[in-house]
Amino acid sequence: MAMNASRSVTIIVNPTAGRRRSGHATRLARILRRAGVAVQVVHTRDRGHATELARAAVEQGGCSHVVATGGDGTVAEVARGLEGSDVVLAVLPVGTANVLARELDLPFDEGALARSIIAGTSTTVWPGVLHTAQGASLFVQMAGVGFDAYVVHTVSPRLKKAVGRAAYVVSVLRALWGYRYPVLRVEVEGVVHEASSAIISKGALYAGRHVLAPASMQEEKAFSVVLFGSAGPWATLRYGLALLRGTLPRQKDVTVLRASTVAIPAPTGLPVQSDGDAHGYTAIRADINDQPIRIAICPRAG
Ligand SMILES: Nc1ncnc2c1ncn2[C@@H]1O[C@H](COP(=O)(O)OP(=O)(O)OP(=O)(O)O)[C@@H](O)[C@H]1O
Repeated sequence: MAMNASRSVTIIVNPTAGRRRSGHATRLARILRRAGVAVQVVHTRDRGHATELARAAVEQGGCSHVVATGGDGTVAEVARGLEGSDVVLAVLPVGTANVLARELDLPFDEGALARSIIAGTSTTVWPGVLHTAQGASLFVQMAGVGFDAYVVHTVSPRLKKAVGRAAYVVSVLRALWGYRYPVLRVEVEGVVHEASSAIISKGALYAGRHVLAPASMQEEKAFSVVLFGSAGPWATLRYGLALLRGTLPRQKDVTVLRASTVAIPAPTGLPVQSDGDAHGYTAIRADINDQPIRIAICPRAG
């Protein structure tokens, strides 16, 4: 038991994330406690609460890890609460898409996650900061404006709970002919581009395991900015098929730029998504946070 006296873990559970709700956090807590780790399990009450709970765990002191039990939205909320501390963020991926967990090849089962917490192995990533009229907040995987943000804003939470990722298919089909595809003004490192949609991505993956950008920027102080040049339902369907086939970054009218500052000042009032959750409206600016976060990863074999 003395071996793990230095580990004290707070497990934050978003009970509304994904569909495989119950049991995961309890199992993780049981494994850790058996290994002599002090564990506290807390549940979120509403949107944003995970940030408060993570901040409280940091302020209490002595906490080595905070576990985000949920999807990418929960991970981002916990990351916001850990900002400025050296507490390691661990992810128990029970959300719908869990893109960050796939991107960083994080453990999906409780036993492997417990081993990584006990071993204390972590990687350093540089999150983005999204500035909107509501203020600044961290994102760990991506932020977007255009078609995908409209889909995120219009997806039915009820359907998402009932059928998981299939809810997005319904929302996409509705949005294809419902969205108006305005031309965005996207300023990448101060240079103006036009696009129908823009995704500012820390990672290479999108909506699960689909390839959005040629490389992950998680460990770099940079984003991949993916600009979609064509507008309308047929172009969007083509982008969707290319995403499924893994050929999206190679489409002639898709541009991927490397940048550390991006602004979308116009048009204003368009929906914005941050880590797969609705996050206000344009105008926006995104840059890299001035501090990294540490994320628990599996110990190397051997
Ligand atoms: N107790 C709660 N009640 C309602 N909403 C909550 C609660 N706790 C957190 N949330 C919100 O739930 C939303 C969805 O969470 P999350 O993104 O983790 O799951 P997901 O959407 O199923 O997974 P993914 O993002 O990987 O697709 C987040 O916006 C978060 O703010």
